[in-house]
Amino acid sequence: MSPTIGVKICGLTEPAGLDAAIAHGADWVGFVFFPRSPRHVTPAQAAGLIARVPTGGPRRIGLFVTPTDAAIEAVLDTTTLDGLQIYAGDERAMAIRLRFGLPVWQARGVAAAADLPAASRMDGLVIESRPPASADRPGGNGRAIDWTITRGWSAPAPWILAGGLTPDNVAEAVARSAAPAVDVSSGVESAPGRKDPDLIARFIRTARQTAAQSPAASPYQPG
Ligand SMILES: O=C(O)c1ccccc1NCC(=O)[C@H](O)[C@H](O)COP(=O)(O)O
Repeated sequence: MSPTIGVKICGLTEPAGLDAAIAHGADWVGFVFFPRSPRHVTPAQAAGLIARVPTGGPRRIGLFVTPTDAAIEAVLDTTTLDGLQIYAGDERAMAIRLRFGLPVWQARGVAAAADLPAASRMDGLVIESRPPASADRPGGNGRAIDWTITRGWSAPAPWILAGGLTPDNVAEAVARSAAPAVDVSSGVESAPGRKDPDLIARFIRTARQTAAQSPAASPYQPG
């Protein structure tokens, strides 16, 4: 049986998009706790959405940018997450891992093969384009990396390809990058922050039809 491609739908803000991700078998659904994002949700809003995720459904990932412990606590006091996607350096990401006991995916912005990490203590890595210094947020920008740079990379942790993916390019991205899993936000939206259920369905269907090009380990599934 050919290995499947893991799929994360990130930046969910409304029931329709979340329900489509669930119905079409996304492995992970992401919720953005970053006020400058058009996909920002409050802990209470996230709790209302996460209540729709059935047992055995996609893993629930909370996304934080250089967060304080209090910011993460405010979310975990309100709802349940299966993992944390963290935009922060190694030491802070590891401290969060130890403090909260949840799997941590560290986001890593890369511009060239030399930027790909050779070692990592994280549970997973989100590999995406390094934003320009002027960017008002580190992710969710629709910016793709050169997908060839990850082919042949000996990843030190389970990893997921993110950035600029769409239903129309995800097959090519997987074929060229040998990514075992993919992550999308703006590429399945009709407007910033408005997920399109049909685009979500097509993205997942297309990704699933694309057998992984490398004997990659099964995509990371938070415990
Ligand atoms: O989605 C956001 O608005 C966002 C804001 C701040 C930090 C990270 C953010 N998204 C993180 C993700 O995991 C996105 O899915 C990833 O960056 C890919 O985004 P896109 O290029 O829009 O598919």
